[in-house]
Amino acid sequence: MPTEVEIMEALKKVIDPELGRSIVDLQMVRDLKIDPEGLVSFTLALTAPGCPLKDRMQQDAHAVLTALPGIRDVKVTFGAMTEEERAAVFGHSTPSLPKLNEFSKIGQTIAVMSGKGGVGKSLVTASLAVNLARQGKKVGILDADLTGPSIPKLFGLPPGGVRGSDMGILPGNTRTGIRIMSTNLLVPEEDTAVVWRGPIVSGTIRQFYEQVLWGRLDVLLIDLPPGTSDANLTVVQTIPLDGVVLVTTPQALASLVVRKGVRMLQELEVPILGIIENMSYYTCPDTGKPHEIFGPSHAAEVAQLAGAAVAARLPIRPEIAAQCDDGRVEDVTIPELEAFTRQLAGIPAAA
Ligand SMILES: Nc1ncnc2c1ncn2[C@@H]1O[C@H](COP(=O)(O)OP(=O)(O)OP(=O)(O)O)[C@@H](O)[C@H]1O
Repeated sequence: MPTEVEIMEALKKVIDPELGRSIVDLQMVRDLKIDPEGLVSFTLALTAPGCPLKDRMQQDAHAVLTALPGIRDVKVTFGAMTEEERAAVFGHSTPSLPKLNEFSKIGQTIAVMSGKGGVGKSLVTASLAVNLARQGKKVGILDADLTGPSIPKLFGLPPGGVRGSDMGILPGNTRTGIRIMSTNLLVPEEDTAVVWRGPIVSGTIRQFYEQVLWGRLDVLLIDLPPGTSDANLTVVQTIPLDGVVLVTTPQALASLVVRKGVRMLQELEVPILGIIENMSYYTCPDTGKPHEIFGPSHAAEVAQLAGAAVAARLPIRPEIAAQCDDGRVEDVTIPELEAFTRQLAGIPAAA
C-alpha cells in the first residue's frame, strides 16, 4: 500500500488546468486518508467555488492514484479555499480583476458564447452590434476568439489596421462606427498563423479589455472562442459581464455541448440573457414553407435548462453568407434579431 508521501507525490502530476500548477503545490489537497482496503479519500479545496474544471482534476487524480499498486478507488470531496488561504498560496500574484483605462467607460458588457465552432457565433455577435448601432448605441466588439478571429473580416476591416499610442491601443473602426479589437487587426496578413499558449490567451484578452481605448461605449460585445475553454472561463470569471448570449444550432450534438456551457455559466452565476438558435430552418423560396434542414429545434429544451428565453430562431439565408464573405455584415438585416437587440439595449448596466 502506498504511503501518504507517495500518494502526495503522485498527486503532483495533477495540474490545475487554469493555473498551470499542481494541486499539491497549490495546497488544494486536504484531509488525505488511505484505508486498508485501498480507498483513498481527500478534499480538493478549489481556488474558486464551483470551478467548472473540478471534474477534470477529479478524473486526473483518480487516474494517477488508481495506477498505484494497491489503490482500488479514489473519493474526492470538493471544498473551497478561504480568501486568506488564496492570498497565502498566490501571494502578491493573486490575479486582480481587469480594469478599464481612464479613457474608456462601458455601459454593459455582454459575451456571446457557443458550444461548438461554426454555429454562427461571430455572425450573431456582429449582427447584434450592427442592430445596436442602428438603434443609436455606441458599440464595441472584443474578438476573444484569438485563434480563429472572424470579426474584422465580417466588417471588411483589413489586417494590421490598429495603432498603438502612449495611452493605449486604438481599436479598428467600422464604416458605421463600431469599434473593434481583434488579433487579426494586429497581424500584417489575414492568414498569418499565431500560436497561442493557454496563459497568453487569457493575458491577451485581458489586455484587449484593459488597454484598448474603447472610449465611451453603451455596449461592449465579447465574441468568445467556441466551447468551454480556459480562455472562456477566464473571461467569464474575471471580466465584469452583464450576461452571456448563447448561440446554438438545431443539431443534437451542438445542443449537447451547449449544455456544458450552460452548466459552467450557472456554476459561475453569470446571467444567461437568451438562447439564439441559428440555422434553425430554411424557407423555400418557391413555396414559402420552412424546412428544418438540420432537424427539429432543441432551442426550447436548452432554454429551459438555462432558465432563459429563446431569444430568436434564425433561418439559413444564403445571401447572409455571401454578404459576410464580402465584409458587408453592416448591410445584413436579420429581422428575427431585432426584438432581442432592443431588449438588450434596455438592460440596466451591472452595478
Ligand atoms: N443563418 C445563416 N445563414 C447563412 N449563413 C450563415 C448563417 N449563420 C452563419 N452563416 C455562415 O456560416 C459561417 C460560420 O459563421 P461564423 O463564422 O459566424 O461561425 P462561428 O460560430 O463564429 O465560427 P467559429 O466558431 O469558427 O468562429 C459564416 O460563413 C457565416 O456567414
